[in-house]
Amino acid sequence: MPVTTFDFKEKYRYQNGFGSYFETEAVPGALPVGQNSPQKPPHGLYAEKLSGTAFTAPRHENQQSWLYRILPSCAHPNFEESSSGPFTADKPYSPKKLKYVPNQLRWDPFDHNEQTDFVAGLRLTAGAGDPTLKHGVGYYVFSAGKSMEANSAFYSADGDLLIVAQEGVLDIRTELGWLLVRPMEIAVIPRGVKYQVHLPSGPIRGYALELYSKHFTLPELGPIGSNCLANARDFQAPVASFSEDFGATAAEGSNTYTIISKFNNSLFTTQQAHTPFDVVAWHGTYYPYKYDLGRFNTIGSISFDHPDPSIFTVLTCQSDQAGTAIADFVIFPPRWLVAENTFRPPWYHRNTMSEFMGLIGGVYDAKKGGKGGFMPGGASLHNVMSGHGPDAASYEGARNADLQPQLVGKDSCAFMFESCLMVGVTEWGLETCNKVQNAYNDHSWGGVKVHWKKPEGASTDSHLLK
Ligand SMILES: O=C(O)Cc1cc(O)ccc1O
Ligand SMILES: [Fe+2]
Repeated sequence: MPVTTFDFKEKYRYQNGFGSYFETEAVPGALPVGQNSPQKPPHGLYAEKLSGTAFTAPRHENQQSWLYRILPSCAHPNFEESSSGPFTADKPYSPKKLKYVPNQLRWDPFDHNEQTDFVAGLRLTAGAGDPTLKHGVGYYVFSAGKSMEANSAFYSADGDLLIVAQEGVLDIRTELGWLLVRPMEIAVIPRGVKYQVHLPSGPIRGYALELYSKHFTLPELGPIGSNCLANARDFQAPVASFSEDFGATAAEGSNTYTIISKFNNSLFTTQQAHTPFDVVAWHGTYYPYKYDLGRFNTIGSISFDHPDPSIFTVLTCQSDQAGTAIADFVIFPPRWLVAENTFRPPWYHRNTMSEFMGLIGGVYDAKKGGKGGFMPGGASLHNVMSGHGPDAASYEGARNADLQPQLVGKDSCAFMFESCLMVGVTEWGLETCNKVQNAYNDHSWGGVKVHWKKPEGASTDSHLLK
């Protein structure tokens, strides 16, 4: 039987909202009415539940979806552990190779690797915690030059993957529908959802955060009120789209679809005769989504002083400690600075949280760009309590600036993964990638000047011990 693809991939049509209850059907009548699991679901489909939280999680946190598909996901032979792949223990980017160092780190732009697809091109750079305990984060850079095989699908049992596109376009086919993700857009693929990454316009490069704990939420807005920062209506979930290939080949005894599972940071594969992209309809609260960072409604000071960067939080995953994030995704988009009598760039600081930053494009206002600086496609890490702040030149510039209203970050966007956890860096991140800027600290802060002037007549005795 020829394989038919029902090309309902209305790629540019989405359902809008964050944390909303959505429903979508690619064929009219595919969703059962008034119940989830009829004796015979419409059109001969199977009902399958996909849980993103415990069944009994509180209502406001509960995430579950019902999928109506041609064949259930369980119909496949055993998984076999793969001896290759980006997570294998002998690889320098294995999570088993994390080292914890207090040095400030900065990386030159990471290399493109045109030989790999998205999964093979994932490089764990830093991380914390443990997916078996469902606690922690993995920070990746990725690059790829090939689409994933049309008959393959990947899922991670370890966590939700937040993808930050930096170069090139990711056309992501998920079980629940398609998401087109361009630079300045992000996507979140929840734990367990199968997907395939296509490259419609050539090579891609970007960053990703795998969240082993819970799920992302929108930050509380407190006194800001009911709008601003990332507005719920700007998040986009896919509409149902499916292929029909369910076993013509099975009858001949051959399994043609490869399912790749990331499970405790190892890859496992199995083969099955039917496409995993056979979900004709779905409804629920557990689904992938995308967001255009250009829609972020940035808030800042209109009087004086530089507020905490929490005002730039797009998504957060809160720990059990009030106001403390396991992971915040924070962006620094173009914005107007108008604060008076103020040192406008970020202050010097030491943070109990760890800060991993990347640059999607342009120049970040606290760091020089260009060769040897903080560049698009590069990254930096300021771990727990590692001092950092503007480089000496940026400091002098801002200290002496004429404080007119100023648009900073035009055509630019940096981002930060901020975590209450101390993060380790993989052997690949520290050595093999060969991108660590050895003189980062010295170049940035070696030249900070002494501006101290002892006031004339000030006492020099008891407070100034030699
Ligand atoms: O370190 C950084 O560049 C990120 C950052 C930005 C800011 O505006 C305030 C604090 C902070 O950590
Ligand atoms: Fe910082």
